[in-house]
Amino acid sequence: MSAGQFELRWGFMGHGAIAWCMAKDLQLDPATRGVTDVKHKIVAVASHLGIAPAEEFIHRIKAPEAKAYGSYEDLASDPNVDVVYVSSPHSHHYPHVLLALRSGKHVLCEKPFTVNAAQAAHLQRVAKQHNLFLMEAVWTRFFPVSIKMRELIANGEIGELRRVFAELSQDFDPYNIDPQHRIVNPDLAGGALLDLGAYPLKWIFQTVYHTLPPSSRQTPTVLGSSMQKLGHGVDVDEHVSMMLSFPRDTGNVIAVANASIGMHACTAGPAFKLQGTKGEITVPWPPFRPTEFTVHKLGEEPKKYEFEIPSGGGLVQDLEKKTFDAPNGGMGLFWEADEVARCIRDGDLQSETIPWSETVEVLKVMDEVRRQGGLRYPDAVEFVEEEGRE
Ligand SMILES: NC(=O)C1=CN([C@@H]2O[C@H](COP(=O)(O)OP(=O)(O)OC[C@H]3O[C@@H](n4cnc5c(N)ncnc54)[C@H](OP(=O)(O)O)[C@@H]3O)[C@@H](O)[C@H]2O)C=CC1
Ligand SMILES: O=C1OC[C@@H](O)[C@H](O)[C@H]1O
Repeated sequence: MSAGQFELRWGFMGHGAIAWCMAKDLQLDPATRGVTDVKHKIVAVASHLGIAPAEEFIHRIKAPEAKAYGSYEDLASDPNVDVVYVSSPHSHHYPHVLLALRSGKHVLCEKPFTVNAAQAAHLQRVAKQHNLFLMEAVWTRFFPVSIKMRELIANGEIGELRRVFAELSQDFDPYNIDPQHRIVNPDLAGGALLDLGAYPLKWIFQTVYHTLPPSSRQTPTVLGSSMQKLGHGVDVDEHVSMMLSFPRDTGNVIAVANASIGMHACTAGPAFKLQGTKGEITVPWPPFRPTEFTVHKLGEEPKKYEFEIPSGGGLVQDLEKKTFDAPNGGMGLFWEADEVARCIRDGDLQSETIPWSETVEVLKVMDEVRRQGGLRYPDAVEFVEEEGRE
């Protein structure tokens, strides 16, 4: 460990598909990505089903020094844990983050941060009251691709922004998958919008909204949307399409976003396309783990920007479990983990790269699209505590 290297001690609430990828990334030597100021250690893992699944996960990630807990409450009271990584199903982010914050832990919580905007705003107030760091795990935003693209857009590389198209669709075989699976289960806040729609929306926000100075960022309008529900009595959305309008000084930018859990849209054409008055930017699939983008200008050769994922193993899809992994290296989740470590080290409550206000803005869009589509989750899932408890 370099002199002065800050070590962040992680506890895991959730040990599923993405927790596995995060665990492997946290265990990579930060020097492999040129990082020497922060490092990570997994010190605890909990299962809400008892201690055995947590022990099994610890064994699988080869972290024998980590402590296994049979309840999230026990993990939250472990004094060795600095930050809790919440990767439970969407429905449970709100109560699990609340538990962690009220136990005095900093939190990184998977996307979508919560089920609705009111839950997110409440968690942010609690974090502020307890002086704790809190961030939605929008890992893509910390990729070199995203950082470079935001810089080019802000410097006017493609002129004034006009239109943007973004999508993420993956076939989860929703009519045959186990109805308890988080992707289709309304009790776990499943469906296309919250799970996959988070990505097109986050891409649109990071390029059209986040490239403006904070004081110039304005709430978009949902011009229209369409939701197609699963047709066998399960009330979650299989496909969702949205059209938004983002006000900018140079005129409104129209954004079109699509997501589906019932079809693949992987290789044909870009997953993201941003059009400006001087050119376009495209990103190929997979938009959640981007390694390149291309700037196209009329009359010029396209210019491709490529960025390797250091120690990154090639992306592999497990067709049965319908998950992705980079079995021989890192996924790229380590960049957001480094950001969490630096913010906590520096006493920041939020990251400028994915600030609280933006998490809420995206959820407000999702709330409106669900209102238009008539998708409300069970009351227990939409629940927000009344103010005044802290
Ligand atoms: N950033 C990314 O690229 C990705 C992010 N995600 C996000 O991560 C989160 C988890 O996804 P994923 O890892 O695929 O999910 P999994 O279903 O694989 O894992 C979910 C975990 O949540 C825990 N859990 C806690 N409470 C419950 C409950 N009531 N019902 C079911 N499980 C529960 C489970 O462990 P236990 O029951 O033992 O406590 C399990 O380990 C979601 O928010 C998803 O959107 C997912 C995939 C990729
Ligand atoms: O966050 C995600 O990104 C990758 C997808 O495969 C996964 O289903 C989703 O939850």
